[in-house]
Amino acid sequence: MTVTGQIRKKEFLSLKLPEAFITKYTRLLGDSAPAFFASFDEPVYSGFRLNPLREQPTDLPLTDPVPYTHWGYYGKVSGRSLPHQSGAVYSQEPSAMFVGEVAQPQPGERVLDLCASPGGKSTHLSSFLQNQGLLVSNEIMPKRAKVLAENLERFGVANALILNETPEKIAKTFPVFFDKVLVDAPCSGEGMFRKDPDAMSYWTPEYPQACADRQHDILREAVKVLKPGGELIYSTCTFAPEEDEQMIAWLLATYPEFEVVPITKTAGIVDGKPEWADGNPALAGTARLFPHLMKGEGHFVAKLRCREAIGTAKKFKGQRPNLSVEQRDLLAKFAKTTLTQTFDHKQLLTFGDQLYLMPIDTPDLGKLKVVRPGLHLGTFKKNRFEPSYALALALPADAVQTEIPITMADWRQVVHGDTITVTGLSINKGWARLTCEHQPVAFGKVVGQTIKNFFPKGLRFKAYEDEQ
Ligand SMILES: C[S@@+](CC[C@H](N)C(=O)[O-])C[C@H]1O[C@@H](n2cnc3c(N)ncnc32)[C@H](O)[C@@H]1O
Repeated sequence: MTVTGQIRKKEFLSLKLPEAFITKYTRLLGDSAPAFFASFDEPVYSGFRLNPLREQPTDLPLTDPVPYTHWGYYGKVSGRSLPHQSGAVYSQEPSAMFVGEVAQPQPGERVLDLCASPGGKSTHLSSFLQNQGLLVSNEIMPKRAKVLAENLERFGVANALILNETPEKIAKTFPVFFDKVLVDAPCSGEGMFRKDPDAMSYWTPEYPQACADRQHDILREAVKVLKPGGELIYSTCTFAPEEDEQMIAWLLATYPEFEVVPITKTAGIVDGKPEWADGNPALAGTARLFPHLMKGEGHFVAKLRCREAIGTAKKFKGQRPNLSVEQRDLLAKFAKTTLTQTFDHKQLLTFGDQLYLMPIDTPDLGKLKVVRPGLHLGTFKKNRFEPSYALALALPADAVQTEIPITMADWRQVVHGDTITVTGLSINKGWARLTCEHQPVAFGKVVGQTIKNFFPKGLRFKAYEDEQ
């Protein structure tokens, strides 16, 4: 784990930048161009965010907070460590944390993250929502949508509807519906060249405009889902004006219903550049994160308010619950022996033998491609209910009757998929949540002194002692 979060590179990246890129930004940046290019040879900053719904891990380097964030720190946490596995932290590039901070939804709001995988922004939005309201987290690529679901589950997000849809379908399903919409757009990724030099191999002088064309298409749909007074947050990780200020200039010219909400800037974050678009002074209210001016990679963020709806709202039709009487009984039996709470039947939905807790305000799911219709509670097996890993990570501390604290050595065995033996248990049969250093790990089934391992097969890994 590095305390500063700086990862030193061995190569001089500035020497590898495409010539047309150097020419373009020399022209655009003028006097500050040398400092901008020099920053490509500086170390990359890494960071992580604490999960406010979890107890704070004791052994993390919390010495260097990311100044504009609620929960962000510079530093690197291993993907095979307890804080990562238990969802006590989410690793995220420090500049990317600014996007969620600008969006800052209120608990209870309806929020859409339209381009969401792998879930950095969605987990951040969920921290603000405190599991209240609805987070629709959408990803168009099926494989990436699966990763998104895994990351949201690990973070204990209990109010997300996870979809694998096109922006067009989202707009048709949710007209005039959301309080906040985040479009963290697929972009030319120039701001990530330093972190991921391979991204340079895709870059051509025409690439930003090709990305901008796709961003226009996405935004044409995104504007339709906002309620009057709702906010659109648009972000990229590129320096390209075509995808940044020019995109917002186009949006303002095309949709007079929208206005820029100026973003407050600190810690080296600077105003957007109206002169890189049509000169509209409102564009200074957008934000640019340049690596030569702050501790993070390149980003652009804009916030726009929707004064008037584009299109008309549909009459809201909620998704109907569908639990059978037999399934209700099995769930009630499980809850009585294992939990200190029950679930509202109006929110329960089964997909085959899988049970989910739908967030409040879940609309009729119709023909949508649904990855998770809410929090996965578990699986109905013959005459019993088996709780899920997602439930183990989402339930608050006092919601489970029996918690079994395990040692770090036991934790390494559990995440590896091994059975563990524990003495002095308070129960000798049934479900218990395993915890390690006060963090949730998984459900286990106690049989005498043995705990049968239910850590999901596809997520098992080998953890090493020095990675904690
Ligand atoms: C910048 S990434 C999102 C990162 C994510 N918000 C996070 O913080 O972890 C952009 C995402 O947009 C998706 N995407 C690509 N083409 C798209 C399209 N035409 N419409 C919507 N999303 C698209 C990509 O698959 C990618 O996951």
